[in-house]
Amino acid sequence: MTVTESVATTIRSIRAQVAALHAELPRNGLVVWTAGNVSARVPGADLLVIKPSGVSYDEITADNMVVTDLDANLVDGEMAPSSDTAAHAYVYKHMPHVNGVVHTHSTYATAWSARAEPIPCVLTMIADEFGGEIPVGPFALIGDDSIGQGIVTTLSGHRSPAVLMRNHGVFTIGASARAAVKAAVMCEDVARTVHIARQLGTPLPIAQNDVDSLYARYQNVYGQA
Ligand SMILES: O=C(CO)[C@@H](O)[C@@H](O)COP(=O)(O)O
Repeated sequence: MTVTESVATTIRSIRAQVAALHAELPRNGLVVWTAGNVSARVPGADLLVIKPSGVSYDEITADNMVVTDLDANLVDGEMAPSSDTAAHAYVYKHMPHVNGVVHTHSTYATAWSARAEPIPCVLTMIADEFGGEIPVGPFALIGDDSIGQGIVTTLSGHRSPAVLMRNHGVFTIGASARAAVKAAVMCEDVARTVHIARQLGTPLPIAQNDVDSLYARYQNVYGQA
């Protein structure tokens, strides 16, 4: 596939961004070994940039990032793309507002996925970032677009940028790859806190109108909005 010089320039920038974001996964305790990946959509092109499969995070560079089309076909790169490329590609193809996808097996959130139990909205931080419970998606084998179908089915029309894919782990989406990484970090944090709360007693739900208020504030006012 030939791309315009403008798209080629964009790809170079996204390669660097996605490579740098992979360092956030071990830094935030979200992965062991190579068990996680980050991708970004290439705006203006039906392409994505994703990590090469099985490469250690300290060996990931902008140059070894892999570019594929939205059918997960290799377009540019010396190495095989992530095992989850088809899942990421399916999300980009079917959720046009999504520009970043992350996958981890972070411990506490993955423990919730093993039980196929949604993380209830019992913390203001869950209301802020997820707008309600963090849902569970269906079990799906790895390698084709089955996981992607489960992500899209579960998250379409849902506030949450995170889904706990049953018996597997976390997938998050975002308006940018950085936003998807943030969702993965916050998903693991709240999964751990609610797990601990459950060990000490019964967490109390937050009233829906309060969830709505917290979500609206955080999504529209928080920080330097
Ligand atoms: O869950 C799995 C494999 O079962 C993958 O998501 C994980 O190992 C990461 O694979 P990649 O190194 O991105 O190919």
